Amino acid sequence: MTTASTTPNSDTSNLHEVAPDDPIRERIRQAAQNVREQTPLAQSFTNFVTINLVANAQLAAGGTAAMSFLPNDVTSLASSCGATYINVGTLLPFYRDALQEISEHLSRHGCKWVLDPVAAGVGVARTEILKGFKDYPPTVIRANASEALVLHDMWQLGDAAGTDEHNGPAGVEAADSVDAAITAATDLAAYLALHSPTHTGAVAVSGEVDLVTDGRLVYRLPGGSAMMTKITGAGCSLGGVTATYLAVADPLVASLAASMLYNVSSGAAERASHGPGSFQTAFLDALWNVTPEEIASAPLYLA
Ligand SMILES: Nc1ncnc2c1ncn2[C@@H]1O[C@H](COP(=O)(O)OP(=O)(O)O)[C@@H](O)[C@H]1O
Ligand SMILES: Cc1ncsc1CCOP(=O)(O)O
Ligand SMILES: [Mg+2]
Repeated sequence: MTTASTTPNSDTSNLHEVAPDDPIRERIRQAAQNVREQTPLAQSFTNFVTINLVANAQLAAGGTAAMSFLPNDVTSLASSCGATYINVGTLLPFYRDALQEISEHLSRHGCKWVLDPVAAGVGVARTEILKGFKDYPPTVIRANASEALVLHDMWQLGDAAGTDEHNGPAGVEAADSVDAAITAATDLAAYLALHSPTHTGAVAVSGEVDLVTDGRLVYRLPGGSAMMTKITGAGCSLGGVTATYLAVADPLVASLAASMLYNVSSGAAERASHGPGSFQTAFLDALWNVTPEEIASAPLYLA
């Protein structure tokens, strides 16, 4: 039993629990079942720290994986795979041109993709890459609260651009609460709904109580395990699994289903482990074993 720091019962008193028979829960269940039955491919251009966990989490969730840093690889697969995942956690000099080419291709060909803006705000190269995505934006942004706030500033989506109160950038970890990023997430999702390759969008902000929004509805997802902050790649792999779900579902349902899968699985892993090493192993096993029904019935609230 891992006791690093179990997640306290988060305050959901001012939220409205989504009923068991709410249609959104059936859409989430169906998406999880479709992933298990269809084994969709979500390709990834992602960082070399967590690339293995991203691929293994996608397979454990029921999908399949293909990782590449070569623009021609990614663009040639873009229309035939279910979705593409781009994560900027580690950068090399050629990435700026490569990601510009890839994001333009995805946009022009109506291809669904997920962005994890890891360490947003750190470094000139990462800032140029993330600013460049505003013109060719993703379908889903999966980030922690500080990354969402910094990206919101970068894309100048605020009323008074560049004035978000935040503590980022803070490397790859969050230095802000999810609550501080509600407006930023909603603005970003509304922007994606207008400008993404499919003119639909969602933003998932992870933390103690996750947030998922399509720019109109704001969902909150308590639960899971704080042990997820003690393994590297929890957020990165959530982005990859979100792309797996995006292959079979709309952005909002894909983001909800992946985050709920992670909360159910990490809770189970915490109960079955005794430290970060066994936690990561137990987490992958839980991703494999959790059922579509368990995912769809996970704690889900409307703000
Ligand atoms: N304090 C926490 N309690 C429960 N789950 C958490 C907590 N912090 C993060 N998580 C979960 O860990 C996963 C990764 O989130 P996070 O650590 O915020 O991403 P990142 O690694 O990109 O910073 C998500 O599924 C999120 O719900
Ligand atoms: C440690 C580190 N450094 C560059 S990318 C990376 C992994 C970040 O993974 P996550 O955002 O899932 O914690
Ligand atoms: Mg991250």
